[in-house]
Amino acid sequence: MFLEQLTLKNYRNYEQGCWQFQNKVNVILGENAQGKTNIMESIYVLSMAKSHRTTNDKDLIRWDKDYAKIEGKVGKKNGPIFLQLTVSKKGKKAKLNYIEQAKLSSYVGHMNVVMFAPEDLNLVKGSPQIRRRFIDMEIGQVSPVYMHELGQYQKVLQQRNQYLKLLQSKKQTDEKFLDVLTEQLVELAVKITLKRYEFIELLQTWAKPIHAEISRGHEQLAIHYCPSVDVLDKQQWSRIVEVYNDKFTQIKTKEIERGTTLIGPHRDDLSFTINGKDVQTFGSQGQQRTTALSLKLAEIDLIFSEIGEYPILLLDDVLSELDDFRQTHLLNAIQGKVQTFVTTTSIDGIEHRVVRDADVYEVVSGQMMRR
Ligand SMILES: Nc1ncnc2c1ncn2[C@@H]1O[C@H](COP(=O)(O)OP(=O)(O)OP(=O)(O)O)[C@@H](O)[C@H]1O
Repeated sequence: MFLEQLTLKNYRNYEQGCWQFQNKVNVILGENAQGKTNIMESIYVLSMAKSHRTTNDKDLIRWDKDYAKIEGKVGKKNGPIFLQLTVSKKGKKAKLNYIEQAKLSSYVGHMNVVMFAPEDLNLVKGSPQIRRRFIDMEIGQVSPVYMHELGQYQKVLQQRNQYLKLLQSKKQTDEKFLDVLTEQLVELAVKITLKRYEFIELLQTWAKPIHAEISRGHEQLAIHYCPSVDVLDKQQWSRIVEVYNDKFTQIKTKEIERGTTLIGPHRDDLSFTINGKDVQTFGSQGQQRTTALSLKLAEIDLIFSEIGEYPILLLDDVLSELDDFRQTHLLNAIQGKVQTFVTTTSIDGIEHRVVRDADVYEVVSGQMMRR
């Protein structure tokens, strides 16, 4: 699939703009703070109905305006689709093929994007939060239902934490309501945990050969899902509800003392090993970069295998962070099949082959023009 047309109105520093793109590499060039990332973000928001860099939707609205609108025409195998997302102070409105969708989950998932941004280079050594965000974003691309369940989980979690605080301060003493919230939380936690298990296993099958190739056959990558409860093998999956319930019973007093939920998908993590050694502890910077790149390329293949079309790749400020060898590898993997948007402050840092075949756009203070 590819983004044929993008229209922005009152989006961040863009008052308005409309661009046609081809199914190839599009380089977005500009100095700092001109609006390159804003374009990438708008494409991401058009796809996911939320930003990758803010949880506050109002940030997307141009400062002196009441609403922001993003529209896109997406070329797909079975004909084009039209997406429109409006963000206002009252909330979000999403239209698919001009029809307003009552639920965002029926809007998300029609245009798939894979975003590779500088924070992804920190995936291995950064905080667990970065890795959780990574899993959620990637699963969300192939499963809108997952995003919905995750949203519900976060709501129940927030409610449970508030109630734990009341119990902690003894403003409440009724523990029965806590049990009700725990039951709701476990139901959602189980769905999310199992989905993460399955996804990581699948992602690994794609990432392993890619990583081996980029490391010229020297390195074997493995991804390990580390949930906050021990359900280490598939045989235990049927017991997962029991495992969560037992653990919550064990830690109830501690949770009330601390006034917060101590286990669940919001405490999960991922770890990576290369040739059996933990990359977080022993990996070089190059190995971390190769790992991040392998995972992103694996995601592209995975989406293709799940939905039969390649996603759109967004490389925000990250291509020039990769050395020539890794850039070439990336290029070979996407060439001719994946529409790609690349932002950069300078063409010099990008492999000449990318630039030669690309359409180049220049961004200057909220205006983007084809060069
Ligand atoms: N809601 C908003 N309304 C108006 N302008 C905004 C809004 N949010 C951000 N901006 C402006 O957008 C610009 C930043 O754009 P962006 O993050 O896309 O920069 P960039 O070109 O990617 O820069 P860099 O190369 O430094 O990453 C800044 O000038 C900022 O003031």
